[in-house]
Amino acid sequence: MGMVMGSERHQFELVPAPVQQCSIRIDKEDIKFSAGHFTLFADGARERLHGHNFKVSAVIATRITSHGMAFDYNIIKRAMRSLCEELDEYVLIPERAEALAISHAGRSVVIRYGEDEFRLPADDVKLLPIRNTTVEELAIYLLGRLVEMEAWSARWGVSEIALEVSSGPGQSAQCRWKSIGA
Ligand SMILES: Nc1nc2c(c(=O)[nH]1)N=C([C@H](O)[C@H](O)COP(=O)(O)OP(=O)(O)OP(=O)(O)O)CN2
Repeated sequence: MGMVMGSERHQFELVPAPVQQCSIRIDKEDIKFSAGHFTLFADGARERLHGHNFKVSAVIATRITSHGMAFDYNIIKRAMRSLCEELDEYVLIPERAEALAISHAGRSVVIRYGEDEFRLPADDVKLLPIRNTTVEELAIYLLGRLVEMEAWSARWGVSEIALEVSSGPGQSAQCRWKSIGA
């Protein structure tokens, strides 16, 4: 029975259309990774090497099935946690940063930026296909990896995924993937 509205003579029932579209939001404190990085600025300045607890969250636009449920969101939680685990406790180096010269020497990675040189154990470094270790580039990278992991639109009618990376409370970047098919 929908909500009855209107005057005595013109009563009508506001029957909610069957809701088909909904968004699943995953924003959990433990979906995060601790990593070292430095940001390269357009004026040539570079931050000192430091670290953050980067937090990752996502909003997935999808459809509700006749079963009264979208896809099992544990699937996306597992995928997000797995991606965070890959980056946890590494120094994240942007392989596509034109201003960085990256080479390998024995068991070390050597990163040169102008006169500066970092020589780090290779086991402590994660070279990422990004242009700068910023929340923006990390969000784009992680979203791309997440989309590769599942055939979201084909399997569950997911129409959009917005993924957000935060480097601390109140500062983050969000990027979006839209499915062509769904
Ligand atoms: N557009 C962006 N700008 C900046 C980024 C970024 O990723 N995208 N990152 C940085 C630095 O990495 C900097 O470390 C950001 O962290 P910071 O502001 O120091 O973080 P705090 O949590 O310490 O914030 P406070 O405001 O200092 O408390 C800079 N710019």
